[in-house]
Amino acid sequence: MEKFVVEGKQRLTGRVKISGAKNAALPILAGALLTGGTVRLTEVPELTDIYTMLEVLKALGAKYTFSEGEVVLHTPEITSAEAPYEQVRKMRASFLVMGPLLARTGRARISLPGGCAIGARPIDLHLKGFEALGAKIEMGHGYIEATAPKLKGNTVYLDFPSVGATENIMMAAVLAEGQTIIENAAEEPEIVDLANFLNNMGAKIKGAGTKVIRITGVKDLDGVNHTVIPDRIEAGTFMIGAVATHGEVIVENVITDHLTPLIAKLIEAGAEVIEDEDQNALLVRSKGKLKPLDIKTLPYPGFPTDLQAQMMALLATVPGISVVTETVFENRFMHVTELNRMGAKIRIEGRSAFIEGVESLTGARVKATDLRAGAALVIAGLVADGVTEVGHIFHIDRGYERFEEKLRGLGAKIYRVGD
Ligand SMILES: CC(=O)N[C@H]1[C@@H](OP(=O)(O)OP(=O)(O)OC[C@H]2O[C@@H](n3ccc(=O)[nH]c3=O)[C@H](O)[C@@H]2O)O[C@H](CO)[C@@H](O)[C@@H]1O
Ligand SMILES: C=C(OP(=O)(O)O)C(=O)O
Repeated sequence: MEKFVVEGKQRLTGRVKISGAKNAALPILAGALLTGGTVRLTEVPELTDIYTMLEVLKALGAKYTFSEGEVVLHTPEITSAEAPYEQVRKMRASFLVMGPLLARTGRARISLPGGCAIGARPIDLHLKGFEALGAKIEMGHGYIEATAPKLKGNTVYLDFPSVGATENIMMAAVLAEGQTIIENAAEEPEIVDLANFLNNMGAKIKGAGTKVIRITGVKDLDGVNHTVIPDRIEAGTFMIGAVATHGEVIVENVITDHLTPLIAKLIEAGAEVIEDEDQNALLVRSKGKLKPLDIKTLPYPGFPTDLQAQMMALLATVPGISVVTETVFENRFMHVTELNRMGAKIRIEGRSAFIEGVESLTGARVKATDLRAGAALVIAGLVADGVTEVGHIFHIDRGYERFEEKLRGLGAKIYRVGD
Protein backbone atom coordinates (compact mmCIF):
# COMPACT_ATOMS: atom_id res chain seq x y z
CA MET A 1 0.00 0.00 0.00
CA GLU A 2 1.32 3.44 -0.85
CA LYS A 3 1.99 6.19 1.66
CA PHE A 4 3.10 9.82 1.68
CA VAL A 5 6.34 10.76 3.36
CA VAL A 6 6.19 14.43 4.37
CA GLU A 7 9.10 16.48 5.64
CA GLY A 8 8.00 19.00 8.23
CA LYS A 9 8.59 22.71 8.85
CA GLN A 10 7.81 23.57 5.22
CA ARG A 11 6.24 26.88 4.14
CA LEU A 12 3.96 26.62 1.11
CA THR A 13 4.75 29.36 -1.40
CA GLY A 14 3.88 29.89 -5.06
CA ARG A 15 0.88 29.29 -7.32
CA VAL A 16 -1.39 26.30 -7.65
CA LYS A 17 -4.15 25.62 -10.19
CA ILE A 18 -7.32 24.12 -8.80
CA SER A 19 -8.96 21.20 -10.64
CA GLY A 20 -12.60 20.66 -11.54
CA ALA A 21 -14.81 19.68 -8.61
CA LYS A 22 -15.14 15.97 -7.80
CA ASN A 23 -18.47 16.57 -6.10
CA ALA A 24 -19.85 18.37 -9.17
CA ALA A 25 -18.39 15.96 -11.74
CA LEU A 26 -19.80 12.84 -10.04
CA PRO A 27 -23.52 13.79 -10.16
CA ILE A 28 -23.06 15.32 -13.62
CA LEU A 29 -21.60 12.04 -14.89
CA ALA A 30 -24.58 10.19 -13.38
CA GLY A 31 -26.89 12.74 -15.03
CA ALA A 32 -25.33 11.97 -18.42
CA LEU A 33 -27.35 8.72 -18.31
CA LEU A 34 -30.49 10.80 -18.86
CA THR A 35 -29.78 11.28 -22.56
CA GLY A 36 -28.98 9.09 -25.54
CA GLY A 37 -27.06 12.06 -26.98
CA THR A 38 -23.37 12.82 -26.60
CA VAL A 39 -22.20 14.56 -23.43
CA ARG A 40 -18.82 16.29 -23.53
CA LEU A 41 -17.42 17.37 -20.16
CA THR A 42 -14.26 19.38 -19.59
CA GLU A 43 -12.31 20.07 -16.37
CA VAL A 44 -13.09 16.57 -15.12
CA PRO A 45 -10.48 15.74 -12.47
CA GLU A 46 -8.48 12.52 -12.85
CA LEU A 47 -9.40 10.84 -9.58
CA THR A 48 -10.18 7.29 -8.56
CA ASP A 49 -13.77 8.32 -7.72
CA ILE A 50 -14.25 9.56 -11.28
CA TYR A 51 -12.88 6.30 -12.70
CA THR A 52 -15.23 4.37 -10.40
CA MET A 53 -18.23 6.37 -11.63
CA LEU A 54 -17.18 5.81 -15.26
CA GLU A 55 -16.98 2.06 -14.56
CA VAL A 56 -20.48 2.13 -13.08
CA LEU A 57 -21.80 3.99 -16.13
CA LYS A 58 -20.08 1.56 -18.50
CA ALA A 59 -21.74 -1.40 -16.78
CA LEU A 60 -25.10 0.33 -17.35
CA GLY A 61 -24.50 0.82 -21.09
CA ALA A 62 -22.44 4.04 -21.42
CA LYS A 63 -19.52 4.32 -23.85
CA TYR A 64 -16.87 6.89 -23.10
CA THR A 65 -13.39 8.25 -23.61
CA PHE A 66 -11.53 10.15 -20.88
CA SER A 67 -8.30 11.97 -21.48
CA GLU A 68 -6.73 15.25 -20.39
CA GLY A 69 -9.70 16.20 -18.28
CA GLU A 70 -12.25 15.64 -21.03
CA VAL A 71 -14.94 12.98 -20.89
CA VAL A 72 -16.96 12.25 -24.01
CA LEU A 73 -19.79 9.93 -23.12
CA HIS A 74 -22.92 8.58 -24.73
CA THR A 75 -25.45 6.00 -23.67
CA PRO A 76 -27.50 5.01 -26.70
CA GLU A 77 -29.40 2.59 -24.49
CA ILE A 78 -29.37 1.44 -20.88
CA THR A 79 -28.25 -2.20 -21.11
CA SER A 80 -28.54 -2.92 -17.36
CA ALA A 81 -30.34 -1.08 -14.57
CA GLU A 82 -28.27 -2.60 -11.78
CA ALA A 83 -25.33 -1.15 -9.80
CA PRO A 84 -23.76 -4.00 -7.84
CA TYR A 85 -22.21 -4.06 -4.37
CA GLU A 86 -18.59 -4.06 -5.64
CA GLN A 87 -19.10 -0.64 -7.22
CA VAL A 88 -21.32 1.04 -4.63
CA ARG A 89 -19.07 -0.24 -1.84
CA LYS A 90 -16.08 1.54 -3.43
CA MET A 91 -17.90 4.85 -3.66
CA ARG A 92 -21.20 5.92 -2.15
CA ALA A 93 -21.83 8.46 -4.91
CA SER A 94 -22.56 5.49 -7.23
CA PHE A 95 -26.02 5.66 -5.66
CA LEU A 96 -26.60 8.83 -7.71
CA VAL A 97 -27.37 6.70 -10.77
CA MET A 98 -30.68 5.69 -9.20
CA GLY A 99 -32.56 8.88 -10.16
CA PRO A 100 -31.36 8.91 -13.79
CA LEU A 101 -32.00 5.14 -14.25
CA LEU A 102 -35.48 5.42 -12.84
CA ALA A 103 -36.24 8.42 -15.05
CA ARG A 104 -34.92 6.84 -18.23
CA THR A 105 -35.95 3.19 -17.84
CA GLY A 106 -38.52 3.06 -15.03
CA ARG A 107 -36.36 0.67 -13.01
CA ALA A 108 -33.19 0.69 -10.93
CA ARG A 109 -31.62 -1.92 -8.67
CA ILE A 110 -28.76 -0.58 -6.60
CA SER A 111 -26.77 -2.07 -3.77
CA LEU A 112 -27.55 -0.35 -0.46
CA PRO A 113 -24.57 1.89 0.35
CA GLY A 114 -23.27 1.06 3.82
CA GLY A 115 -22.02 3.49 6.42
CA CYS A 116 -18.46 4.74 6.23
CA ALA A 117 -15.77 6.30 8.40
CA ILE A 118 -17.66 9.61 8.66
CA GLY A 119 -21.05 8.27 9.68
CA ALA A 120 -24.03 6.00 9.03
CA ARG A 121 -25.13 8.04 6.01
CA PRO A 122 -28.66 6.70 5.39
CA ILE A 123 -30.45 7.21 2.06
CA ASP A 124 -33.99 7.56 3.40
CA LEU A 125 -34.42 11.05 1.93
CA HIS A 126 -33.49 9.88 -1.58
CA LEU A 127 -36.08 7.11 -1.28
CA LYS A 128 -38.71 9.44 0.17
CA GLY A 129 -38.30 11.59 -2.95
CA PHE A 130 -38.55 8.69 -5.39
CA GLU A 131 -41.67 7.41 -3.61
CA ALA A 132 -43.26 10.85 -3.78
CA LEU A 133 -42.68 10.74 -7.54
CA GLY A 134 -44.61 7.44 -7.66
CA ALA A 135 -41.80 4.87 -7.48
CA LYS A 136 -42.35 1.58 -5.69
CA ILE A 137 -39.39 0.81 -3.45
CA GLU A 138 -38.44 -2.71 -2.39
CA MET A 139 -35.48 -3.76 -0.29
CA GLY A 140 -33.89 -7.14 0.15
CA HIS A 141 -30.58 -9.00 0.02
CA GLY A 142 -28.70 -5.72 0.46
CA TYR A 143 -30.29 -4.15 -2.61
CA ILE A 144 -32.90 -1.48 -3.24
CA GLU A 145 -35.13 -1.87 -6.21
CA ALA A 146 -37.21 1.03 -7.44
CA THR A 147 -39.80 0.73 -10.17
CA ALA A 148 -42.00 3.37 -11.75
CA PRO A 149 -43.48 2.88 -15.22
CA LYS A 150 -43.90 6.68 -15.33
CA LEU A 151 -42.71 9.12 -12.67
CA LYS A 152 -45.16 11.89 -11.76
CA GLY A 153 -44.16 15.28 -10.36
CA ASN A 154 -44.94 16.00 -6.70
CA THR A 155 -43.80 18.13 -3.76
CA VAL A 156 -40.95 16.66 -1.71
CA TYR A 157 -39.90 18.17 1.62
CA LEU A 158 -36.41 17.15 2.72
CA ASP A 159 -36.11 16.89 6.52
CA PHE A 160 -32.43 17.81 6.08
CA PRO A 161 -30.98 19.61 3.04
CA SER A 162 -29.12 16.53 1.79
CA VAL A 163 -26.84 17.19 -1.17
CA GLY A 164 -27.15 13.69 -2.64
CA ALA A 165 -30.94 13.47 -2.13
CA THR A 166 -31.46 16.88 -3.78
CA GLU A 167 -29.35 15.78 -6.77
CA ASN A 168 -30.91 12.33 -7.11
CA ILE A 169 -34.50 13.62 -6.86
CA MET A 170 -33.74 16.49 -9.27
CA MET A 171 -32.40 13.99 -11.83
CA ALA A 172 -35.43 11.73 -11.43
CA ALA A 173 -37.82 14.67 -11.78
CA VAL A 174 -36.44 16.16 -15.02
CA LEU A 175 -38.18 13.49 -17.12
CA ALA A 176 -41.25 13.08 -14.85
CA GLU A 177 -44.75 14.12 -15.86
CA GLY A 178 -45.67 17.58 -14.48
CA GLN A 179 -44.01 19.70 -11.80
CA THR A 180 -41.81 18.62 -8.90
CA ILE A 181 -40.99 20.96 -6.04
CA ILE A 182 -38.09 20.12 -3.73
CA GLU A 183 -38.48 22.02 -0.45
CA ASN A 184 -35.62 22.51 1.98
CA ALA A 185 -33.29 21.56 -0.87
CA ALA A 186 -29.52 21.69 -0.44
CA GLU A 187 -28.00 24.91 -1.86
CA GLU A 188 -24.44 23.76 -2.58
CA PRO A 189 -22.70 25.17 -5.70
CA GLU A 190 -22.38 21.60 -7.03
CA ILE A 191 -26.18 21.43 -7.19
CA VAL A 192 -26.26 24.62 -9.25
CA ASP A 193 -23.64 23.15 -11.60
CA LEU A 194 -25.73 19.98 -12.02
CA ALA A 195 -28.88 22.05 -12.68
CA ASN A 196 -27.04 24.20 -15.27
CA PHE A 197 -25.81 21.03 -16.98
CA LEU A 198 -29.32 19.54 -17.05
CA ASN A 199 -30.94 22.79 -18.20
CA ASN A 200 -28.48 23.02 -21.08
CA MET A 201 -29.65 19.51 -22.06
CA GLY A 202 -33.21 20.84 -22.21
CA ALA A 203 -34.41 20.31 -18.63
CA LYS A 204 -36.57 22.93 -16.92
CA ILE A 205 -35.13 23.52 -13.44
CA LYS A 206 -35.60 26.76 -11.52
CA GLY A 207 -34.31 27.78 -8.12
CA ALA A 208 -31.18 25.60 -7.88
CA GLY A 209 -28.95 27.23 -5.27
CA THR A 210 -31.96 28.22 -3.15
CA LYS A 211 -34.06 26.23 -0.68
CA VAL A 212 -36.86 25.60 -3.17
CA ILE A 213 -36.20 23.95 -6.51
CA ARG A 214 -38.97 23.71 -9.12
CA ILE A 215 -38.63 21.19 -11.92
CA THR A 216 -41.04 20.91 -14.84
CA GLY A 217 -40.68 17.54 -16.50
CA VAL A 218 -39.77 17.35 -20.20
CA LYS A 219 -40.08 14.44 -22.68
CA ASP A 220 -36.40 13.97 -23.39
CA LEU A 221 -32.97 15.54 -23.08
CA ASP A 222 -30.24 16.24 -25.67
CA GLY A 223 -26.49 15.89 -25.56
CA VAL A 224 -24.49 18.86 -24.26
CA ASN A 225 -21.02 20.36 -23.68
CA HIS A 226 -20.28 21.39 -20.10
CA THR A 227 -17.31 22.61 -18.06
CA VAL A 228 -17.23 21.45 -14.44
CA ILE A 229 -16.88 24.18 -11.77
CA PRO A 230 -13.60 24.48 -9.80
CA ASP A 231 -13.26 22.36 -6.68
CA ARG A 232 -13.89 24.63 -3.69
CA ILE A 233 -12.76 21.92 -1.26
CA GLU A 234 -9.45 21.38 -3.04
CA ALA A 235 -8.98 25.17 -3.15
CA GLY A 236 -9.84 25.41 0.55
CA THR A 237 -7.36 22.68 1.41
CA PHE A 238 -4.49 24.57 -0.26
CA MET A 239 -5.62 27.83 1.38
CA ILE A 240 -5.62 26.21 4.82
CA GLY A 241 -2.23 24.64 4.04
CA ALA A 242 -0.85 28.09 3.14
CA VAL A 243 -2.04 29.59 6.44
CA ALA A 244 -1.01 26.60 8.59
CA THR A 245 2.55 26.74 7.23
CA HIS A 246 2.71 30.56 7.43
CA GLY A 247 3.24 30.61 3.70
CA GLU A 248 2.00 32.65 0.76
CA VAL A 249 0.02 30.90 -1.97
CA ILE A 250 -1.98 32.04 -4.98
CA VAL A 251 -4.80 29.60 -5.70
CA GLU A 252 -5.88 29.90 -9.32
CA ASN A 253 -9.14 28.85 -10.96
CA VAL A 254 -11.46 29.51 -8.02
CA ILE A 255 -14.95 30.97 -7.63
CA THR A 256 -14.48 33.26 -4.62
CA ASP A 257 -18.18 33.25 -3.68
CA HIS A 258 -18.04 29.49 -3.12
CA LEU A 259 -15.28 30.02 -0.55
CA THR A 260 -16.93 32.80 1.50
CA PRO A 261 -17.30 30.84 4.77
CA LEU A 262 -13.67 29.68 4.70
CA ILE A 263 -12.32 33.11 3.74
CA ALA A 264 -14.26 34.68 6.64
CA LYS A 265 -12.75 32.22 9.13
CA LEU A 266 -9.18 32.55 7.81
CA ILE A 267 -9.41 36.35 8.08
CA GLU A 268 -10.89 36.03 11.59
CA ALA A 269 -7.86 33.91 12.51
CA GLY A 270 -5.56 36.72 11.32
CA ALA A 271 -4.60 35.53 7.82
CA GLU A 272 -4.74 37.70 4.72
CA VAL A 273 -6.91 36.72 1.75
CA ILE A 274 -6.81 39.00 -1.30
CA GLU A 275 -8.98 38.46 -4.35
CA ASP A 276 -7.75 38.94 -7.90
CA GLU A 277 -11.07 39.03 -9.72
CA ASP A 278 -9.56 39.25 -13.22
CA GLN A 279 -7.54 36.11 -12.70
CA ASN A 280 -10.16 34.11 -10.71
CA ALA A 281 -7.44 33.78 -8.11
CA LEU A 282 -6.94 34.31 -4.38
CA LEU A 283 -3.73 35.21 -2.62
CA VAL A 284 -3.58 33.68 0.84
CA ARG A 285 -0.86 34.42 3.34
CA SER A 286 -0.16 34.46 7.03
CA LYS A 287 2.73 36.15 8.73
CA GLY A 288 2.09 36.88 12.38
CA LYS A 289 0.49 34.96 15.22
CA LEU A 290 -2.90 33.43 14.50
CA LYS A 291 -5.98 33.57 16.75
CA PRO A 292 -8.13 30.59 17.80
CA LEU A 293 -11.53 30.10 16.19
CA ASP A 294 -15.02 28.76 16.86
CA ILE A 295 -16.28 26.86 13.83
CA LYS A 296 -19.55 25.04 13.24
CA THR A 297 -20.02 22.97 10.09
CA LEU A 298 -23.35 23.51 8.34
CA PRO A 299 -24.96 22.92 4.96
CA TYR A 300 -23.97 25.56 2.35
CA PRO A 301 -23.58 28.52 2.71
CA GLY A 302 -22.35 27.48 6.16
CA PHE A 303 -18.84 26.24 6.85
CA PRO A 304 -18.27 23.01 4.84
CA THR A 305 -17.82 19.75 6.71
CA ASP A 306 -15.37 18.74 3.96
CA LEU A 307 -12.90 21.37 5.29
CA GLN A 308 -13.39 20.59 8.98
CA ALA A 309 -10.48 18.15 9.35
CA GLN A 310 -8.03 20.42 7.50
CA MET A 311 -9.05 23.37 9.73
CA MET A 312 -8.34 21.26 12.78
CA ALA A 313 -4.81 20.57 11.51
CA LEU A 314 -4.34 24.35 11.22
CA LEU A 315 -5.84 25.14 14.64
CA ALA A 316 -3.72 22.45 16.34
CA THR A 317 -0.80 24.92 16.52
CA VAL A 318 -2.76 28.15 17.04
CA PRO A 319 -2.31 29.41 20.64
CA GLY A 320 -5.50 29.37 22.74
CA ILE A 321 -8.59 27.16 22.64
CA SER A 322 -10.49 26.64 19.40
CA VAL A 323 -13.83 24.84 19.22
CA VAL A 324 -14.96 22.93 16.15
CA THR A 325 -18.52 21.60 16.09
CA GLU A 326 -19.55 19.09 13.44
CA THR A 327 -23.29 19.19 12.75
CA VAL A 328 -23.52 17.58 9.29
CA PHE A 329 -22.11 14.11 10.03
CA GLU A 330 -22.43 12.40 13.38
CA ASN A 331 -18.95 10.87 13.40
CA ARG A 332 -16.44 12.90 11.46
CA PHE A 333 -13.65 13.14 14.03
CA MET A 334 -11.58 10.09 13.13
CA HIS A 335 -8.59 12.35 12.34
CA VAL A 336 -8.46 13.58 15.95
CA THR A 337 -6.69 10.51 17.35
CA GLU A 338 -4.17 10.68 14.51
CA LEU A 339 -3.54 14.43 15.06
CA ASN A 340 -3.12 13.73 18.77
CA ARG A 341 -0.49 11.10 17.89
CA MET A 342 1.39 14.00 16.30
CA GLY A 343 1.28 15.95 19.54
CA ALA A 344 -1.98 17.88 19.08
CA LYS A 345 -4.14 18.43 22.16
CA ILE A 346 -7.69 17.82 20.99
CA ARG A 347 -10.52 16.59 23.18
CA ILE A 348 -13.89 15.51 21.83
CA GLU A 349 -17.09 16.13 23.73
CA GLY A 350 -20.16 15.00 21.83
CA ARG A 351 -20.23 16.81 18.53
CA SER A 352 -17.56 19.35 19.48
CA ALA A 353 -13.78 19.17 19.48
CA PHE A 354 -11.82 21.43 21.83
CA ILE A 355 -8.40 22.19 20.41
CA GLU A 356 -5.72 23.56 22.72
CA GLY A 357 -3.06 24.99 20.44
CA VAL A 358 0.40 23.50 21.01
CA GLU A 359 3.76 25.08 20.19
CA SER A 360 4.61 22.45 17.60
CA LEU A 361 3.45 19.10 16.21
CA THR A 362 5.88 16.21 15.91
CA GLY A 363 6.21 13.99 12.84
CA ALA A 364 4.79 10.48 13.28
CA ARG A 365 3.37 7.50 11.40
CA VAL A 366 -0.34 8.14 10.95
CA LYS A 367 -3.21 6.78 8.87
CA ALA A 368 -5.74 8.55 6.64
CA THR A 369 -9.14 7.34 7.81
CA ASP A 370 -11.06 9.13 5.06
CA LEU A 371 -10.41 11.57 2.25
CA ARG A 372 -10.36 14.89 4.12
CA ALA A 373 -8.77 13.33 7.22
CA GLY A 374 -5.92 12.33 4.90
CA ALA A 375 -5.53 15.89 3.60
CA ALA A 376 -5.53 17.17 7.20
CA LEU A 377 -2.72 14.79 8.16
CA VAL A 378 -0.63 15.96 5.20
CA ILE A 379 -1.10 19.59 6.34
CA ALA A 380 -0.15 18.57 9.88
CA GLY A 381 2.92 16.83 8.45
CA LEU A 382 4.01 20.01 6.65
CA VAL A 383 3.72 21.96 9.92
CA ALA A 384 5.32 19.34 12.22
CA ASP A 385 8.87 18.90 13.40
CA GLY A 386 10.47 15.96 11.61
CA VAL A 387 9.05 13.42 9.17
CA THR A 388 5.44 12.23 8.96
CA GLU A 389 4.30 9.11 7.13
CA VAL A 390 0.66 9.15 6.08
CA GLY A 391 -0.71 5.68 5.29
CA HIS A 392 -3.91 4.61 3.49
CA ILE A 393 -3.53 7.38 0.94
CA PHE A 394 -5.97 5.66 -1.42
CA HIS A 395 -8.49 7.80 0.46
CA ILE A 396 -6.64 10.98 -0.62
CA ASP A 397 -6.46 9.75 -4.23
CA ARG A 398 -10.26 9.60 -4.28
CA GLY A 399 -10.49 13.37 -4.20
CA TYR A 400 -7.20 15.23 -4.81
CA GLU A 401 -5.77 15.32 -8.32
CA ARG A 402 -1.95 15.02 -8.33
CA PHE A 403 -1.93 16.19 -4.67
CA GLU A 404 1.73 15.61 -3.92
CA GLU A 405 2.81 17.06 -7.28
CA LYS A 406 0.83 20.26 -6.61
CA LEU A 407 2.27 20.50 -3.09
CA ARG A 408 5.81 19.99 -4.39
CA GLY A 409 5.10 22.86 -6.83
CA LEU A 410 4.57 24.98 -3.69
CA GLY A 411 7.89 23.90 -2.23
CA ALA A 412 6.73 21.04 -0.04
CA LYS A 413 8.86 17.96 0.38
CA ILE A 414 6.32 15.20 0.01
CA TYR A 415 6.90 11.86 -1.69
CA ARG A 416 4.69 8.90 -2.57
CA VAL A 417 6.34 5.63 -1.70
CA GLY A 418 5.24 2.00 -1.83
CA ASP A 419 5.39 -0.07 1.35
C1 LIG B 1 -20.15 13.09 -3.60
C2 LIG B 1 -20.55 14.25 -2.75
O1 LIG B 1 -21.04 15.25 -3.24
N1 LIG B 1 -20.31 14.16 -1.44
C3 LIG B 1 -20.63 15.26 -0.57
C4 LIG B 1 -22.08 15.18 -0.22
O2 LIG B 1 -22.31 13.91 0.38
P1 LIG B 1 -23.80 13.40 0.61
O3 LIG B 1 -24.63 13.80 -0.55
O4 LIG B 1 -23.72 11.95 0.95
O5 LIG B 1 -24.20 14.21 1.90
P2 LIG B 1 -25.64 14.62 2.41
O6 LIG B 1 -25.81 16.08 2.27
O7 LIG B 1 -26.64 13.73 1.76
O8 LIG B 1 -25.54 14.22 3.93
C5 LIG B 1 -25.65 15.16 4.98
C6 LIG B 1 -26.30 14.52 6.19
O9 LIG B 1 -27.60 14.08 5.85
C7 LIG B 1 -27.79 12.75 6.24
N2 LIG B 1 -28.71 12.08 5.28
C8 LIG B 1 -28.46 12.16 3.96
C9 LIG B 1 -29.29 11.54 3.04
C10 LIG B 1 -30.40 10.83 3.52
O10 LIG B 1 -31.20 10.24 2.76
N3 LIG B 1 -30.63 10.79 4.87
C11 LIG B 1 -29.80 11.40 5.77
O11 LIG B 1 -30.03 11.34 6.98
C12 LIG B 1 -26.38 12.15 6.19
O12 LIG B 1 -26.26 10.98 6.94
C13 LIG B 1 -25.55 13.30 6.71
O13 LIG B 1 -25.54 13.30 8.11
O14 LIG B 1 -22.41 16.25 0.70
C14 LIG B 1 -21.71 16.18 1.95
C15 LIG B 1 -22.21 17.31 2.83
O15 LIG B 1 -21.84 18.53 2.31
C16 LIG B 1 -20.20 16.25 1.70
O16 LIG B 1 -19.53 16.04 2.90
C17 LIG B 1 -19.76 15.20 0.68
O17 LIG B 1 -18.43 15.43 0.28
C1 LIG C 1 -17.14 12.89 2.03
C2 LIG C 1 -16.71 13.11 0.79
O1 LIG C 1 -17.05 12.39 -0.30
P1 LIG C 1 -18.13 11.21 -0.39
O2 LIG C 1 -19.47 11.81 -0.17
O3 LIG C 1 -17.99 10.71 -1.80
O4 LIG C 1 -17.76 10.18 0.66
C3 LIG C 1 -15.79 14.24 0.50
O5 LIG C 1 -15.65 14.61 -0.68
O6 LIG C 1 -15.20 14.79 1.46
